[in-house]
Amino acid sequence: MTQTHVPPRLQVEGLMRSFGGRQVLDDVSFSIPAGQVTCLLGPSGCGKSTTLRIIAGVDMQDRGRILVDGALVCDTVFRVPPERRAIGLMFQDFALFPHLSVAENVAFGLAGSKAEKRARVSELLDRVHLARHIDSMPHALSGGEQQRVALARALAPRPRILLMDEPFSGLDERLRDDIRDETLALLKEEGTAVLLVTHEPHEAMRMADEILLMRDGRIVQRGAPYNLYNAPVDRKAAAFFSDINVLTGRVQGALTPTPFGDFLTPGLADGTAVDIVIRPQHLKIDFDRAGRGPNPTAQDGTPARGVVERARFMGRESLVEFRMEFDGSLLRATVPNVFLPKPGTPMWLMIRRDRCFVFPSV
Ligand SMILES: Nc1ncnc2c1ncn2[C@@H]1O[C@H](COP(=O)(O)OP(=O)(O)OP(=O)(O)O)[C@@H](O)[C@H]1O
Repeated sequence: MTQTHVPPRLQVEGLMRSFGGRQVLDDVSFSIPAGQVTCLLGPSGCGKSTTLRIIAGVDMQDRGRILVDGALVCDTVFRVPPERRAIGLMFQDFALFPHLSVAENVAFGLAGSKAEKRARVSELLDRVHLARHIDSMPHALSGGEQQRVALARALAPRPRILLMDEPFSGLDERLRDDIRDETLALLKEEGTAVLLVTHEPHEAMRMADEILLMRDGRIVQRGAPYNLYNAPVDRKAAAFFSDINVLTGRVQGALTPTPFGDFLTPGLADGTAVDIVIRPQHLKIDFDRAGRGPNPTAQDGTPARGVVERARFMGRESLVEFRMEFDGSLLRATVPNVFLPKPGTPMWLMIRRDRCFVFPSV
């Protein structure tokens, strides 16, 4: 049986872009199959929007090329104009045409007969639950409703790829998760390939099939949200998704001794300085019993004692900060629900060996 090779819906190869001598994109490559939502995640200024603009065709790369369904869309000499790329765009300010009704906004980029256009507009407005607003003007809608009209407009011409730049950032925080979920359901029904730019890890984790983590113009890690969270490629990647605690040490014979016991650090030369990174929810807390703590275990190492500096209730969890006796440093632990020990209370901490990450210090 022969297998037919299906090219990715979007393929980006080796994009380079500099502004005024500063390298803003440095060899950016990735691909997205049809039906997949990929989030380009990274801090402000790392090059996310520049990548999106080049794919959309409103900026040009210095090197590299872009293919859609295997066909060249642009390299440094050939360039399909933006309006012929079958790429939809959606930005944070929604940019609805204020003088056009909801129906006219959604129909804006549509070809076909009047009846065909009307059918597609009704179908999409039904799916974003705005059928009753078909004749309303944009100013009469709430922010969330305008966002849904913008989504319907972007999807109406059935783009092969939808590019979304921080599409939820203009919305009320309490609305965002619902709108994200509704948006995701519609994107999946339409089966388009989506590239969504965001600087919010929570948004990327909620929306993405795959996350591309970007820093200083490079993609430093890619993978499913679970993998990025649980197997970060370096200390900065770990810190991007949550608060972290960092212990430092030096390798001695494939182990790194710390006040929490030895950590396995195979493959690193003796004397290498390492950072042992642990998320606050993976510290284990135990009570002090007349100056004694829990027994050491293979799973959690040796306990170390600290004193509660501050405890705060955060809603779903409590955040407790400990001043550690061994060096006076602060470690943060989160505990589900309400756990608010008084400042000054001595307690013992242990570190789950299966949940910490070890990186050479940089
Ligand atoms: N047309 C331009 N001329 C000069 N510099 C630019 C231009 N466009 C972008 N830059 C610079 O390139 C860098 C990357 O910008 P870009 O907008 O791609 O970042 P971003 O990751 O999308 O950030 P944000 O989340 O803040 O939008 C920034 O330092 C920006 O100032």
